[in-house]
Amino acid sequence: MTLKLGVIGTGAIGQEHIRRCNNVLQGAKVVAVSDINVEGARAALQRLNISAEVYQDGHQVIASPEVDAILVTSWDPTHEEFTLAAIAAGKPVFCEKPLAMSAEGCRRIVDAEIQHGKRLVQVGFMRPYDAGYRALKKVITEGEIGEPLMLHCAHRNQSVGENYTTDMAITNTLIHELDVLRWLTEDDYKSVQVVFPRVTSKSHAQLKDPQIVLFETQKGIRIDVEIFVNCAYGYDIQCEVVGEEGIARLPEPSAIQTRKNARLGTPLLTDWKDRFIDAYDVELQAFINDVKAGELTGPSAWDGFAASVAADACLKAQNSGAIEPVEMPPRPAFYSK
Ligand SMILES: NC(=O)c1ccc[n+]([C@@H]2O[C@H](COP(=O)([O-])OP(=O)(O)OC[C@H]3O[C@@H](n4cnc5c(N)ncnc54)[C@H](O)[C@@H]3O)[C@@H](O)[C@H]2O)c1
Ligand SMILES: O[C@H]1[C@H](O)[C@@H](O)[C@H](O)[C@@H](O)[C@H]1O
Repeated sequence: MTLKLGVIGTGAIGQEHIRRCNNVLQGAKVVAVSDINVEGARAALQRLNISAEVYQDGHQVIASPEVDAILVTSWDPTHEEFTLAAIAAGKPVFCEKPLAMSAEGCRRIVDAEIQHGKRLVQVGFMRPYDAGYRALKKVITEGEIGEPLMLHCAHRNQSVGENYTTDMAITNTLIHELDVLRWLTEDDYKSVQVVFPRVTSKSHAQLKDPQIVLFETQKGIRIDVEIFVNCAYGYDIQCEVVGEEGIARLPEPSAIQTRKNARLGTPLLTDWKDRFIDAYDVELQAFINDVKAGELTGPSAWDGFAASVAADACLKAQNSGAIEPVEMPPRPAFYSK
């Protein structure tokens, strides 16, 4: 049976996911889409050479009897509303990060899912599906570098637009680390501080860029994450784990090395689409397979909530300059698997 998907939001990642669901992955097909820019949605489908129903409103996609499961790929502040509506309709939903704009919003989704009685939500945290992060986690869990003591990480984007603000460095960008570093260390955050270095001249008035976010975890691991979204030189994700017996680093994406004109050269990527292209394929194939098997196993609404609890503390720390506690409630039994 082919799983019939409805996609809400046909911008950059919406189009990427539509392309991969129809042309790369097995067992699913996009049958309906919506975007507030309806003409843009039609043009996107035409470019992709895919025919699907186009609706004005995401709620029409969710209500359509033709649609078995939903992908939410619209702007961040719309995620909570569409995810809650999908749960109310009893339809599985893959929601891009962040699950909601605050821990409170994520909690409403968690509560609705628990009330429904069965997992329906997968959050679009793709890094745990990335081969490099998986290899890094294996080295840690097999004890090759001993107990982790410190992590040094960087999340660098080449540039961002005028509508990207200082808080989005947390809710839209750091949110990936907030999830993947919990997964990697199997630990929870205890406290956080945000430090602002000198601002790059490539930023604009609404954005303090770069930022350094400093965490302590429950086990006492210290983590520093540099977020630098106008780094100019490329798209660069770094993660180094310092253990008691050695160091493990996230591998660089493979690239051809050249020797020419007395220079050694390796190209860098510039776009998240290419950096995590395989991870997106694996996460969405897992969603499709799990929906068909009747049991979701990917990043859960609870993972979305946990990342947002930490994000809320980071936002507070951005404003206060102080070390702020991260207060994570106990995991409900519903999410214990
Ligand atoms: N997992 C990842 O690595 C990753 C990568 C990129 C984007 N994202 C997330 O995906 C989402 C989309 O990002 P993007 O880069 O594609 O942005 P985008 O601006 O290119 O696309 C978003 C689209 O959503 C549409 N939209 C906004 N409100 C809507 C609504 N109420 N109903 C229907 N459509 C609506 C916009 O018109 C736009 O076409 C964001 O939440 C972002 O955080 C995740
Ligand atoms: O939506 C994108 C995406 O999540 C990328 O992975 C991240 O590097 C960007 O900062 C963010 O704006």
